[in-house]
Amino acid sequence: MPTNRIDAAGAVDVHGLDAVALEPPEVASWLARRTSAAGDWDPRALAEAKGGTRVSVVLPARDEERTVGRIVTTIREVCAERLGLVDEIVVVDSRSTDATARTAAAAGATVVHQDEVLPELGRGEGKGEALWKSLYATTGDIIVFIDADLRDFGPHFVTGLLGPLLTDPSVGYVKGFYDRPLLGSSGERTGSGGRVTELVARPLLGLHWPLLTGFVQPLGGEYAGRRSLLERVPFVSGYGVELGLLIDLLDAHGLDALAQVDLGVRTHSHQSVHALGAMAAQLQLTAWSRLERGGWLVASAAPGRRLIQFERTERGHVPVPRDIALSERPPMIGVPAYAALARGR
Ligand SMILES: O=c1ccn([C@@H]2O[C@H](COP(=O)(O)OP(=O)(O)O)[C@@H](O)[C@H]2O)c(=O)[nH]1
Ligand SMILES: O=C(O)[C@@H](COP(=O)(O)O)O[C@H]1O[C@H](CO)[C@@H](O)[C@H](O)[C@H]1O
Repeated sequence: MPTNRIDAAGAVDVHGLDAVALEPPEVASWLARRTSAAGDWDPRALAEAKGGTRVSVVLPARDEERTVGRIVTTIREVCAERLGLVDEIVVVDSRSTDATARTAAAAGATVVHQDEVLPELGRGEGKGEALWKSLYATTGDIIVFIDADLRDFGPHFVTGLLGPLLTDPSVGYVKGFYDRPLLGSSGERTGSGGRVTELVARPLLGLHWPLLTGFVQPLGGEYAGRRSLLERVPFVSGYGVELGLLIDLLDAHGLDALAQVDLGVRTHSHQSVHALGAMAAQLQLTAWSRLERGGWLVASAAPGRRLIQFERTERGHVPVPRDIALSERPPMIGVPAYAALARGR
């Protein structure tokens, strides 16, 4: 892990991050120890360090035909074929209605359909379901998760995330972080993205999980972890998965098992504010479930399952209900079919 500058005042300047303002104190020291940048990790040195460790890259994809092919091609040609850092690329087709599956396969990915993986366990919902099922559909000791809607993906996303995991056995989970410009309809930069991060996730972490406040992008969709950790935590359905994983991995392994890597800039397809409203509700339900599970919250009633939003029609504003109920999949290690598969590995 590269060292970071600490000036005379004790301020830790980690890639421009001033950690002195962070509380509690262990967050500042964590940030100094566990923050790096993609450029700190030499891909050829990583290939040496990789040895017999298998690496899978997973892309959860729902209707991403426009971007999934280029991302898969870049990972295959550079990270797998040229650098020898990636052993398999799996796209989880998450009920796409477009040519996502065909495009991903043509680019060289193995494509699995979300509802065809462990079908006997029923149909779960959303991104969290796609990621949980990817544990069954992959063979890597390390799994790298990359969103399939990225507009400016580069191989450094994968090499940067692998850096800490291939060189430090005490690191179990690595989150990417980046600048997140908001793109307008013609791809122009119109402001700051990460809207749910700034309006919901960061406040929740500041209020209830201050140890996680050093993560620059707690909801970022690019991250990597050791299978041995990921198979032993639950996966929240829908968009609660990133927040749930961060909280549960902190609880299970402590802050020092987690790390973050600066990947530069990330631009992606944006959802509507209404869709992000549902995402925000799912994050709040995820936080509620962890607060209740941890004994911080004693609920006298269960939270609601519906979000009412409004749309203007010729008849005026009409209420539009949206189901925001969350579920979660249990740790994959407890699934008999998975355990049998793991024995066979
Ligand atoms: O039910 C879903 C919803 C999303 N995704 C994928 O998860 C990633 C992140 O989702 P999205 O872009 O909708 O989230 P945002 O980045 O807008 O928060 C993308 O690759 C989506 O295609 C998925 O596989 N299944
Ligand atoms: O960070 C965020 O606020 C949201 C929305 O981002 P934008 O406001 O559309 O840039 O995007 C992230 O959150 C999702 C829920 O955790 C993740 O699944 C996405 O991968 C991530 O892009």
